[in-house]
Amino acid sequence: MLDGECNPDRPPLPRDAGTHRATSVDFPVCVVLPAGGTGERTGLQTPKQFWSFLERPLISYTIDAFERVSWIQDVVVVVAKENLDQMSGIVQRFGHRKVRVVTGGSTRHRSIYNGVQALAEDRPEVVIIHDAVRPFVEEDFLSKITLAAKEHGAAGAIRPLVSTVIATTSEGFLDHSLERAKYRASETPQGFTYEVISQAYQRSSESDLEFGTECLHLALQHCHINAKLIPGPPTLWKVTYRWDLAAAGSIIKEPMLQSACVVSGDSVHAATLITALQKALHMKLHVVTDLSAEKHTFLLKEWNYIQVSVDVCCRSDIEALVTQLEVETRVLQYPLVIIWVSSCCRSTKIPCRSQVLYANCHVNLNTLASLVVIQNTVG
Ligand SMILES: Nc1ccn([C@@H]2O[C@H](COP(=O)(O)OP(=O)(O)OP(=O)(O)O)[C@@H](O)[C@H]2O)c(=O)n1
Ligand SMILES: O=C(CO)[C@H](O)[C@H](O)COP(=O)(O)O
Repeated sequence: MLDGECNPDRPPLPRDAGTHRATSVDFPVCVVLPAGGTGERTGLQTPKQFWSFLERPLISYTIDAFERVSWIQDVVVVVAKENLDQMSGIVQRFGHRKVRVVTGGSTRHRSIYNGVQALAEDRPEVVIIHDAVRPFVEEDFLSKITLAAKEHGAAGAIRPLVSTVIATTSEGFLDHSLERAKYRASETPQGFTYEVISQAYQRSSESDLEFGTECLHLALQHCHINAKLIPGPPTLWKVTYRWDLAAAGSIIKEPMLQSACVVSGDSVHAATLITALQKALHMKLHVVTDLSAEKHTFLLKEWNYIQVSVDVCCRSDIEALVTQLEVETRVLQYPLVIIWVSSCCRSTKIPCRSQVLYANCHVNLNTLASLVVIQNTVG
């Protein structure tokens, strides 16, 4: 038997008694994102993973959550055959760098198995499995799952149950109910050593692959690995019904409504204007004189920019800002709002890829990916 291989006939060795526990991920980690479902429970034609928020599909937000994590190498996205072209288009359009797209199967388990097989050459130390329709997973929690998976062979996120689980008779009466405090809901992310997850799937029966809903169970059943369970945050919840899509949309927009970067230039008049803006806008304003000097701080984290042009009555300020934003790939991935506050500019077309939705209108920060021009505000 190879080192690290799981023996189905032998219980796992007790682990970690007095051993050093790692606190950072310094070994190869890859991800499988099952995205091959039809989203039947939403009642919509479009599978939920392709539902767009601010002109970007949900799956792209989930991919981004993993691409941001420096220690994650590859992300295998598993989609139904009929969505392969659409998914490749998304990868290209949103500049996803770590993604490989593979064909899914008729059940979630079959799709995940295909994803795991696609990693056969890489053989990463740990494979993270995460439903593509849980877009709000964060690095901190991924790192807990990954380290626990390396240490224990398997690990998974759990949440308290919101309803009591009951068993029914075939006639539709109560048979018995479970003691809620003893049970947890199993969610993703889940992590496994490559050996455990690949062997668990190889040993799975057709019935496991057809009817099973739990990868941690396959690791227990076929590799005798008792997964470490880690309580996760409520944001791990899975988009399942139509109203979950609305909730996901508002979570995506929330941080975009909280702050803005004000590019003031050197004009003394700008200060008065910014004080007025500060009172009018219920958001945190970060004021900089020149965005290029602050590139790394603001270009990577802001969605809203306010360009103040007081002394110069031409559009070069706004063109410079748009150019700075466009050189960042991030601009392609996130919708941005640019508000141009100018003392004397005329309504004008700005040559940029950002969608210009409104000109000469009031500030509307709920309307994203827009350029708002406010004229004759000062002077
Ligand atoms: N054959 C399948 C079925 C599901 N999934 C994926 O598994 C995840 C969780 O499954 P679920 O919420 O059940 O998604 P759907 O099967 O699409 O939803 P529904 O059951 O409502 O049809 C989703 O990202 C889904 O795309 C998959 O990769 N392949
Ligand atoms: O979190 C999970 C635990 O493995 C899965 O998301 C869950 O089992 C998927 O369930 P379903 O396909 O029934 O929606």
